[in-house]
Amino acid sequence: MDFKYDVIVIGAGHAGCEAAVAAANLGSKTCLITMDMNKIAQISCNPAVGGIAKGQIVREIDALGGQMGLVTDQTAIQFRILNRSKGPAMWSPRAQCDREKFIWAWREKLDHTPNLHIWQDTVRELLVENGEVVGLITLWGVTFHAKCVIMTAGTFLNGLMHIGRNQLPGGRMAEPASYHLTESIARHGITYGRMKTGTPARVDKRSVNFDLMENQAGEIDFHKFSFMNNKVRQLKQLDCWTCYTTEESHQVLRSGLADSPMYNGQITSIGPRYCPSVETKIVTFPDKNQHQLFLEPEGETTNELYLNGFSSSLPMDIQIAALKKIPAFKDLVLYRPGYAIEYDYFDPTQLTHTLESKIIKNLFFAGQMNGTTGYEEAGGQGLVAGVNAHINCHGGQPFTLARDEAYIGVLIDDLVIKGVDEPYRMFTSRAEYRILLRMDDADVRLTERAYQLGLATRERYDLLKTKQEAVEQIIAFAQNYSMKPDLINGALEQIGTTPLRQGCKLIEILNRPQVTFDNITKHIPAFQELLAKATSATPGREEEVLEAAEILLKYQGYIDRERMIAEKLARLESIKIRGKFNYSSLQSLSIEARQKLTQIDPETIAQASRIPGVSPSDINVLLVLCGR
Ligand SMILES: Cc1cc2nc3c(=O)[nH]c(=O)nc-3n(C[C@H](O)[C@H](O)[C@H](O)COP(=O)(O)OP(=O)(O)OC[C@H]3O[C@@H](n4cnc5c(N)ncnc54)[C@H](O)[C@@H]3O)c2cc1C
Ligand SMILES: NC(=O)c1ccc[n+]([C@@H]2O[C@H](COP(=O)([O-])OP(=O)(O)OC[C@H]3O[C@@H](n4cnc5c(N)ncnc54)[C@H](O)[C@@H]3O)[C@@H](O)[C@H]2O)c1
Repeated sequence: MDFKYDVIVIGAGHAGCEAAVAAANLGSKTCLITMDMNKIAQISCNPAVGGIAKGQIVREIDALGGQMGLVTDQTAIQFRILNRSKGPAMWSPRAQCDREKFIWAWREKLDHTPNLHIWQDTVRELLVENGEVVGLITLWGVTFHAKCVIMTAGTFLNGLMHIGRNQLPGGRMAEPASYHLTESIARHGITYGRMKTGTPARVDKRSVNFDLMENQAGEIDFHKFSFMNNKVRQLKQLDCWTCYTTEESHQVLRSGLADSPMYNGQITSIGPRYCPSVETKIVTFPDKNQHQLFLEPEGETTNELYLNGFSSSLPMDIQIAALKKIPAFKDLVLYRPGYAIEYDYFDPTQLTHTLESKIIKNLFFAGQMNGTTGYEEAGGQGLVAGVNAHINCHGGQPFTLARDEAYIGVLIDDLVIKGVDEPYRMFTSRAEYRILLRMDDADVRLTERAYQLGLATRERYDLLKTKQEAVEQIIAFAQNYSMKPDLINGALEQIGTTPLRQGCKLIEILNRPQVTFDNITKHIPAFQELLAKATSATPGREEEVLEAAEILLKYQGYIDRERMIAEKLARLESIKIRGKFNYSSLQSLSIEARQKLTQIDPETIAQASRIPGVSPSDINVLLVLCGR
């Protein structure tokens, strides 16, 4: 058998699913090949989507016309906005999802996407001719031909799982690993390494003493992931619970360290710094006598609970004994123990900003294979790879996102310019323009581009336009409406802010930290009327519009300042240097800069300035050579 496609995606994880839908929706004849069609978009660890900075990525995927936000809204069983105590640039949506329903919601989307086929099989080898990928061969001996191939094999490449001294080959618990594929890529000169990740035990709800835990309910308001006008909280909403480890449980964990694959030399690869195993926590922070744990539901109807904060690859008996030393878990029954997994990843500096390999033409890499960790990071990369694979097949300008445009832009730029030496997780602190990259404005930043590209639908575009018009009306009113002291001072005193001495524009009052739309509107009937009129064109999205307008009114100064800095630096982005220099012959550059610039081959001066090891004086040398 011999099949032909424009784009083939290997692996139906979070990267592969977004990649396949994006390429197919743009019009490429696409095939998604995956090992097990019943585990499409399987959430390997916690069925939680979003969280700090990751939530903004999901909003961006959605604004671009991707699917992760819609699937998350459809299957969320608890929703919260994290970082509420900080400014709106830091607010991050997070949802706990029903694991099984998440899979089937994704499967339904894929099944109903025109131009998209699914093939259940395992890819064994890539076919490469004259430095260009032309297809692949599967374990069942099927040959596929394609103009572009997107690799999204996650943690499956030569995957090896660990629990204590026991080791088992596998790509994820109860799923086989993928062999030969790494070698078939490495044969062409692409380098790879090993990374590690892990997951905690799953607890039977019936065995937990909930009266010894703190209850944490979700939020039921208008917030959700998608900008589409879909329903909020479509499933029954469930609580999470928190408790702490105890000194006694730490003693048990310590007694198992000799058999810990993390500490007995069995695992040598590097794990995620920001999601350490519980054994790493007690070793790294020996003075802390407790660590917080979150117990979170895995589904609407199951008794299985996810024990966030207790990731471990210690022997099973140690995991259980340590947990039983925590009062809430004294009668504990588990469904499955925690485990660690090691897998191959490919150095992402071997990719361009479109996620295409610099070495094998028309071959793209996305997701965990590029050294990232997280469903959201994978989904964002998948979408960008899917769009660019389509463009390679049918023409068009490469699709990339800038650092001041999207967290996905920050992520990909960090990967291809700086590379990774440990699993890369997104944080707000990685973005220098985070005030510009808020969860509320991902649609404003990205939907127009996605619509021009053909990825965002007309409906999505119209939703953006009506929202923008409503927001503009509100801002214009606030800028122009005059406030008289005698009409508003009573209300201002009630709110706890200084009364006016003389008249001013409404915007000046709204800029005060104590004043919110919520507490001032009822005192200004004309404003109240205007808000009702402006939002009448956005039924079902009134609160979303008000929130967006309020953020813009309150933070415009900061936003303008950050935009100005971004535009200044954008000038460096416009100085193209790729192909201009033979770096190894430039003696005025440091040796490290010569090596790094040759290896990364940056497109612009700005990219060169972000390469670790390239100093400001190296950049000055390049600027002088460019005549600046
Ligand atoms: C134990 C564990 C714990 C983790 N903890 C978390 C967590 O809590 N939160 C978090 O954000 N991230 C966590 N991660 C990482 C998270 O799972 C990944 O970041 C995310 O799933 C990556 O998405 P992906 O699309 O790159 O790969 P995956 O989701 O791993 O998907 C890979 C897909 O490729 C398929 N595949 C692989 N090889 C082949 C082949 N040769 N032929 C055909 N199909 C193939 C697989 O069947 C699978 O469908 C964890 C991962 C594991 C394994
Ligand atoms: N093993 C891995 O490769 C890996 C890597 C990164 C993250 N993760 C996992 O990915 C998920 C997201 O990662 P994260 O670190 O951003 O965690 P998160 O989104 O779960 O937590 C973000 C912040 O919120 C807190 N938090 C955790 N659970 C919460 C809840 N139910 N309600 C309110 N606040 C909560 C945490 O203490 C943390 O400060 C987590 O489940 C984590 O275990 C795994």
